[in-house]
Amino acid sequence: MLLAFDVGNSNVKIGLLGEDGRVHDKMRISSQLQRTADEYNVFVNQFLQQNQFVWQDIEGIIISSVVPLITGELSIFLEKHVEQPYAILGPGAKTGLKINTEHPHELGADLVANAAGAYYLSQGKPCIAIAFGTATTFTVVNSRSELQGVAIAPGVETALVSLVKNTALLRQVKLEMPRSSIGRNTQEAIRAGLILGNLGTVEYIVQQQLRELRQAAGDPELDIKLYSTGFFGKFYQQHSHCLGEFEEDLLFLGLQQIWQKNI
Ligand SMILES: Nc1ncnc2c1ncn2[C@@H]1O[C@H](COP(=O)(O)OP(=O)(O)O)[C@@H](O)[C@H]1O
Ligand SMILES: CC(C)(COP(=O)(O)O)[C@@H](O)C(=O)NCCC(=O)O
Repeated sequence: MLLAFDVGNSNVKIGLLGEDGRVHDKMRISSQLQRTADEYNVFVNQFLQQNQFVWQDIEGIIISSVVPLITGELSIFLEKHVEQPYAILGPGAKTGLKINTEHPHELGADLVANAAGAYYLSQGKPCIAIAFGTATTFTVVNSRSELQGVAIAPGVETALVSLVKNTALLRQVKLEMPRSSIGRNTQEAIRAGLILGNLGTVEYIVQQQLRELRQAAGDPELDIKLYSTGFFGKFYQQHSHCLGEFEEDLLFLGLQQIWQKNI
């Protein structure tokens, strides 16, 4: 069993992954910067106990993090309390993909893991991993097995928080599909702008990326697989025909693949 951490800007997802990459169980805690190594120790031990595992059942630990302060505390926790080997996904790790961006060291580990998961599921075909988290990200693997690049947009809730913060009269709304694109009260007006606007943005970016990938490959029919993931992934995938399959555990699947390539 592999213990995997996906440290995002809003949540830390902790997963127990079987040899086949399947997620045995997972937990989600908020990404609070003040959490200490000892607190992570309590959380993880409780999580293992709930699943009737002991540390001897864990062959290793892998971390994808885009929050350096949390990476630091997790490293202290692992150094202090855990004997099993651990790896922090970063530059130099074998991923099965060539990172062909201009500054590979600045690429978020979550994007690399999502791309590795998508590439595994697509069985080596070009693919796009669309992750709906704090940010909405579109990570592209081209037909030369290169992680070619990414588009980063504000996540839907991040956009809402910013909208509310920068206006006097607007308040938080529940994020659900509006009844119409013509909102007839403030809440519905915000939903119309935010949810439909976000859907339009996402579909436009995907269409552009598909077009550019096909143009570069000189093949207008090039088969490109799409995978959606992240907290809002299911919601958007249900309301669009162009977001591919929803894969809740895409990032964990990528981490499993990366772990196997590096042991
Ligand atoms: N339990 C929840 N209820 C409502 N919104 C949530 C919940 N968990 C996450 N979110 C929202 O989803 C987004 C984060 O999604 P997540 O997939 O956890 O991304 P990240 O990897 O960026 O932490 C944030 O905008 C957050 O507010
Ligand atoms: C784009 C991100 C903010 C996404 O974070 P998330 O929504 O998963 O919390 C993160 O991958 C990041 O900080 N990346 C660094 C910049 C880059 O990848 O180019």
